[in-house]
Amino acid sequence: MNLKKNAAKLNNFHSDRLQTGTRVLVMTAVSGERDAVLRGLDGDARFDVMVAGVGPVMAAVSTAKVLASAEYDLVISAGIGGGFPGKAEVGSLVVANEIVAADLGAETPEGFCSLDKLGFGSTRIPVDANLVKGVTEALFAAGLSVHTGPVLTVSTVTGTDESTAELAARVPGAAAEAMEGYGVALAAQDRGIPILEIRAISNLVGPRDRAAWRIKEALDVLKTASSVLSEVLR
Ligand SMILES: O=C(O)c1cccc(C(=O)CC[C@H]2O[C@@H](n3cnc4c(=O)[nH]cnc43)[C@H](O)[C@@H]2O)c1
Repeated sequence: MNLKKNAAKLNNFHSDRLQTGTRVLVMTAVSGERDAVLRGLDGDARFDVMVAGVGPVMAAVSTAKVLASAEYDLVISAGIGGGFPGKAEVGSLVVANEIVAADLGAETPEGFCSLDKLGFGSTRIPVDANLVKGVTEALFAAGLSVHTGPVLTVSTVTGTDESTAELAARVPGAAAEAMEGYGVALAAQDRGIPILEIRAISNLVGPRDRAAWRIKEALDVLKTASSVLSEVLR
C-alpha cells in the first residue's frame, strides 16, 4: 500500500493492509508520550517514535529533520491534549479531521485576524477523510471513546473561560487543543506525506488547574490507541 496513492482504500482498514516496507513516523512532544506509544506498539518495527519537543516550532524543526533523513508513508502527531468542554471528555481520544494553527495571526481592535485573512498562508491543514474514518472506526471498535474534529495547535495553553470561548468561536467544532500538531503536519505536508493527529485527553480546555490533569490516564489511553494503530495499519 501506499497511503499517498490509495487513501480511498483506507476506508476499510480492517481488510486493507499496508505493503511490506511501509514506514510510519510518530512524533510526540515529551518522553512520557513516546514511552506510552512504544508500549502500545509493542515492538512493531514499521513505526519510528520520536520526541520532538514541546510547541509547534520544535515540532516542525524536529519532524523536518527526521523526514530529511528517511522515507515515511505516514506521519502521526500523537500525545496528550486538552478537550473542549462538551466535545471531548477527559480520558477520551480525539482524531483530528483538520489541524489548525489557532493563534497564528494578528490581534486587531476588531479581534483576531488569522494568517489566512492577512494573506500570508494557511493556518489549516486538512487530514485525509478516509484515513480519519478508518482509524476512528478502529479505535471505536476497540472500546475507546473517540471523537473527530479540528484539533487546534496553540503556542500558549489556554487558561481562561474567555480564551476557551474565543477559540471555540474562531474554529467552529474545535474538539481539542495541543501544541505540536500544526508543526508536525506542516513538515509532513511539505514532503507530500499524509498526516494524522491523535490526542488522548488529559484535561479540559479552560481555567488552568494543572493538578486536575489526568496525565497517567491519558497516557494509558494513548498506549491503547497505539496498539490499535499497530493492528489497523498491519
Ligand atoms: O508530567 C508528565 O509526566 C507528563 C507526561 C506526558 C506529557 C506531559 C506534558 O505536559 C505534555 C505537554 C503537552 O501536552 C499537550 N497538552 C496537554 N493538554 C493541553 C492543553 O490543554 N492545551 C495545550 N496543550 C496541551 C501539549 O501538546 C504539550 O506538548 C507531562
